[in-house]
Formats: sequence, C-alpha cells, structure tokens
Amino acid sequence: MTGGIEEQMQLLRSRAAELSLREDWKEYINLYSHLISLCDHHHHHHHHSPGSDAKLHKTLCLALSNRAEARSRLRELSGALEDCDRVLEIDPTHLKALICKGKILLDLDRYTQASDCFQRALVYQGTGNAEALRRLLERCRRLEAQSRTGSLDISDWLLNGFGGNPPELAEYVGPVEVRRSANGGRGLSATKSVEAGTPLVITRAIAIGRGILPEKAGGSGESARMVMWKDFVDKIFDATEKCSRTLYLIYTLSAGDEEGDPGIPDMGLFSPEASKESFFLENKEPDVDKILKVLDVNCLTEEAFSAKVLGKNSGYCGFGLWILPSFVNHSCCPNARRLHIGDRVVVHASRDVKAGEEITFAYFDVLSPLSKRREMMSKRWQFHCHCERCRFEEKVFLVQELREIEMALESGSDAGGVVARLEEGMRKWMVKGREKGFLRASFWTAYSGVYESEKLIRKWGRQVPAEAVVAESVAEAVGGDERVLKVLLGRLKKKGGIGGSAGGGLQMERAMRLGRGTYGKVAKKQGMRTLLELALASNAH
Ligand SMILES: C[S@@+](CC[C@H](N)C(=O)[O-])C[C@H]1O[C@@H](n2cnc3c(N)ncnc32)[C@H](O)[C@@H]1O
Repeated sequence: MTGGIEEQMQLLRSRAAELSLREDWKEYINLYSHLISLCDHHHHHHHHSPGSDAKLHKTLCLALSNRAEARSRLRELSGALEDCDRVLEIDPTHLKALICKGKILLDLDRYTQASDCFQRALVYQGTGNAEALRRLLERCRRLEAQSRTGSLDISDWLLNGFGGNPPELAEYVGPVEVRRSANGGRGLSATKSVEAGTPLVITRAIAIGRGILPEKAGGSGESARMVMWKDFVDKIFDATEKCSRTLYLIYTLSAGDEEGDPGIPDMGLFSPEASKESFFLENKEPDVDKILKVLDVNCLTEEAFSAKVLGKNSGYCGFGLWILPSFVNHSCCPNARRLHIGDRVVVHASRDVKAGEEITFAYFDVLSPLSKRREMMSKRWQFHCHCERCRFEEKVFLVQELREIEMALESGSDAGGVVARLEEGMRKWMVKGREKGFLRASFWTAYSGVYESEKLIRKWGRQVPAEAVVAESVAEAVGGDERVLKVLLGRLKKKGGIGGSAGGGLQMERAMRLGRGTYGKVAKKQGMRTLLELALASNAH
C-alpha cells in the first residue's frame, strides 16, 4: 500500500474521532462513507501483497462498523444492518460488528436473531465484554419468551410509583387475525376464546406525539395541538424513510378511500421475527398524500393510564400510530381496551371474548349518550357506527320519554331524578340484560353523580340500584372502565373492604375482575391491588 492512502486514512480517522466527541453523527457518517469508498476504490484498482490486503480489510471493517454504530444512533437501522453484514461477510468473527448487529436486531424486536449475534460475540470475545454480553443475552431471552406468551408483569414499576423507566415489553401477536368485518372493511378477530384481561396485541408505535396542552381550549391550545401534530407527522415520514418495512406496513392500512377490496394482510407481516428481511416497494419515495390519509384514519389517542390514574396532568395529550391495532374497529360496546406503557400499546380483552368474535375498542369515550357519540363520530371520524348498542339505542330513543330524560340530564337537573326515571322507564319498556347496561352507560354521568353525593344517595337511595349492580351491568355491556371501577371500589371502601384482610370476599373478587378488564392482566395479585387503590384515588373524569 502506498504511503498516500495510509496517511489519508489516518487523517480521516482522527477527524472522525473529533466528530464523535462532538456527536456530529451526520458528518461522522459522511466521513466514514468517504473512507469506505477509498478502501473500495483502492481494493479494485491496485495490486496488493497479502499483507496490505489484510490491512485494507481491517480498515474497511472498522470503518463499516463505525458507520453502522453511528447509523444506528440515528435510527437508520436498515443501513446500519447492511454495514454490519458487509463486515461479517469479510470477517464472521468481527466483535464490534457482531455486537452492533445484535443491538440493532434487538431494537428491531428480532430477539432470536439478536441473541444469536451476542452468543457468537461471547464465543469470539477476548476479555472484558463478557458481563455486558451476558446481560444482553438475558434481555433477549426474556423478551423472546414474552413475545411468545404475551404475559407481562409491571408490578415493580407499579409499586415504585411508576418512577423511572417503564418496563421493557416485547412485541406480541396474540390469538388474533385480520379478517373481513361485518361493517364492510377489515377488522381484527379473536382466533380463540379468552377471558377479560388477556393481552391480544402488544406493539411499538411507529411514532407518538405527546405533550401538555394548555388547560383552556382556545387559540393557544389549538396552535399547541398543531405544533404537536406537525412534529408527529415529521416523525412518521422520518420512520418511513429509514425503514422500508415501516412504509410497507403503513401502506397496508386504510386510507379511507379504498376503491374495491382493501385486501387482507398476511399475519406474518406483524411479527418482526417472522417478517422478511426486506420489503419490495415499487416506489421507495413515500406517497405523502396517502400517508397523511392513513394517519387521519388510523391515529388513536393514548389511553394513558399513568397520566390519568396517577392524575399527573389533566392537560396531557398523546396520540400515535400503531400498525396491528389500526385494524381494530370501533364499537360503543367494545370488548377490548388499550393500555400504553412507554411507546408500546397493550391491547387486551376488557371482557370475556369468544373465538371468532371481532375485537373492538372505543375510539372515543363511550360512557356517553348516543347523541354525543354521534357528534364525535361525525366530527372526528367519518363513519356511522352500527354496533349492537347503537342499533338498540336508535330504536329505544324513539320513545319520547327517554328523550325527555336525556334533556333533563343535559339541562343539569338532579342526577338522582334522572336515574330514578330511567330505571323506572327501563322496567316499563322491558329493557333487559345487556341492554340495561347500554342505557346505564349512556347515562353514566347521572349514575356517578348520585354515587358521589351522600346527599343524593340519601334522597334517592331507594330508587337507585346499588353501585355494584350498575357497575357490573355497565362493565358487562361496554367492558371495564376506570370510572366504573372507581364507583365499585368506592362502595367496597365504604364497607372497609379494599386492601385489608377482608379483601378476599366476593366483592373484592369482582373488583379484581373489573380491574383486569380495565387495565389488563398486567400484574399479580398484590400489584393489581395497588392498581385498584390508585384507581380509587384517581380523579379520572
Ligand atoms: C383504524 S381503521 C379500522 C380498520 C379498517 N376497518 C380497515 O379496514 O382497515 C378505522 C376505519 O375503520 C372504519 N370503522 C371503524 N369502526 C367502525 C364502525 N364501528 N362502523 C363503521 N366503520 C368503522 C372506518 O372507516 C374508520 O375510518
């Protein structure tokens, strides 16, 4: 090798060291790209002795693995992965490339492949790395197991008052399948029967927008929202540019204007481990118009329990795009809920679900009357819900008296009176079973208004059914909900039940069940108990 190139490379490398100190990864990558092309060029255009060849290879491998590290810092994971693979082709024992590749695969939720890299690194490593590698391997193993079973336990985080980082969760595709839905489009269905609280899907967001909005809606609130949205859209486009799989997955989602058949995606697509390496797209340039439509149809607000249950901040606002949950349709009597932990969403059954049943969750608050829900649907979502509850309420709202009761509620009249009239009406109109729960859910604010007021309880007690009865019937109709849980727990507390040793009774069992439906099976008994205490202390609505 001539002195010229050696010197040039030396110079580039010391410049790179400087850039890395300044954390200027873009420039750092450019520099190493230059060095890599120098190596490639030199390799093709010069005759070499075996010794100089080895040296050149060594330089090239180092340059590639350094660029890979910088690329993965900027989350350009596909590019980083290609760099690692090039190194490992030249030198399959290259420690730096093996570790870097393992970490990238871990980031991509490909736990078995990541663990394979770390295992090999452990074999080839000299001294020093072993402890760190064992910890990485342990993490892979834990995540891999969780991605098979979906079982999670956030007890430690919970008992720690949600302090520190949220627990790391694995991607999980449970007993669900994308199928054609009764409403025409596609939907997610259960492939086997599961009980309330069972996790169905756990997945990372493509991007999340989070922020605190000013308390009062209005000018500044609106512009804050706009800034958050723009920031979020930028993150989405950034993600599609960096990963063809992401772009591919986004294209499987509904853009709201499908002509004809939107097609049923293969379930393998949604498991990072089962998924192919690369995705063929005719045009790698993102279709901006289409992506914006997809965001409009599929973005969901966060049911941030750590914000609500902990009463952290009432102005908290979060929304995001999660791929597989985007196939879940809305229902006003849903059977699933979502819970957000870090940037992952856990979709879990909020009541018992039978095999073949479609999985649905609420896109907006469904503890509200039909007219309010219709308003939400037309304002934010351009569809008309035909769920069992909407169909029933459309019918029953033909009854003049029910409309009068609703008007009484809206004009702020005595909640006890509203509840008493409704309960009486339901007897008259022979409303039974689940349908009772539907109407109670619609008039929820009246019920909770009574239960929260000693005065109203005293006044209307005899015409208003017990908390536990109403909570059960609402939960059976529309699934677990924090506010319903809170009413049930309030009752238990009055009787001295929660937390104490008396907590083993039937009522406590019911509360635990409702807790599992509301938050999912996220903790063992003691952890769940803590969660219930938090729910009771919360100011959810
Ligand atoms: C997040 S996507 C759900 C999956 C979608 N059905 C698909 O085929 O990809 C939201 C869209 O699904 C449709 N949708 C969801 N819930 C619905 C419901 N209850 N009734 C009618 N359409 C609904 C609407 O077109 C809505 O804009």
